Amino acid sequence: MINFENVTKIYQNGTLALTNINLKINKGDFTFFIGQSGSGKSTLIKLILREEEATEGIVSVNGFNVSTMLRKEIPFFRRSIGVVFQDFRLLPGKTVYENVAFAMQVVEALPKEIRRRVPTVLGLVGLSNKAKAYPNQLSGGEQQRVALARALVNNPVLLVADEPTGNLDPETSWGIMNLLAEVNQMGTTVVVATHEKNIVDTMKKRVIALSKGEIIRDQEKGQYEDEDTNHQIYN
Ligand SMILES: Nc1ncnc2c1ncn2[C@@H]1O[C@H](COP(=O)(O)OP(=O)(O)OP(=O)(O)O)[C@@H](O)[C@H]1O
Repeated sequence: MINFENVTKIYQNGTLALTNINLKINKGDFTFFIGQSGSGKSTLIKLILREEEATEGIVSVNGFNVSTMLRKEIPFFRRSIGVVFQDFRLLPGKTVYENVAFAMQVVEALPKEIRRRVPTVLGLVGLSNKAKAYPNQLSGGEQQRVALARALVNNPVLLVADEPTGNLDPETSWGIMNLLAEVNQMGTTVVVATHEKNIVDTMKKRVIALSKGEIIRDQEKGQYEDEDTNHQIYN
């Protein structure tokens, strides 16, 4: 589903953000990216979404060669990917229903299909009773569930979340992570960048740890900290 071959990213100001990354994530996997602030997690995600371009190497995602993709091909590519951010990014002037429906309108789904699908997805994230509310009438956890519904409404093959629980309390964070796990069990490949030690340790998913732009650990059923050295090197 995701393949990085010898990928290096140097930003325009000369910052070396990722060095020689080799990475393979299979269809149906659930993977955490962890690492200190500045270690390169968001850059990795931006390369997956083609929000940034690799300086060297090959990035492929869902059968697309993201490195060589033309600008005009990007919107079509992104339709197959759902994205969730730390800061929700909802449209404040639209209701919950409209926020989710909008994602389908953008891809020119039929109105009938939108009327069928939006309530289903709102039900999945437990927000059927909030369809008419506006984002500022919701708690942070509810707003993130709307963002998740929006990310899922077009049935993405890949869901990418960059610190999706960064602004939420622990209990609410668990609600979001459990939803991500459910979505994964239904077949969607899930990638999550996070600082949540408890959640990573409990969920026992694949853990890819970054430090200074390099992968320093890649573990199936991994932990937040490296058990071999027991160093608390991540925050
Ligand atoms: N647009 C940019 N231009 C220049 N340098 C950048 C840019 N974005 C990120 N960087 C730098 O690239 C490195 C990796 O940053 P990145 O945001 O990927 O880290 P991160 O692990 O996601 O951090 P955090 O956990 O704080 O979000 C850092 O040194 C950062 O300062």
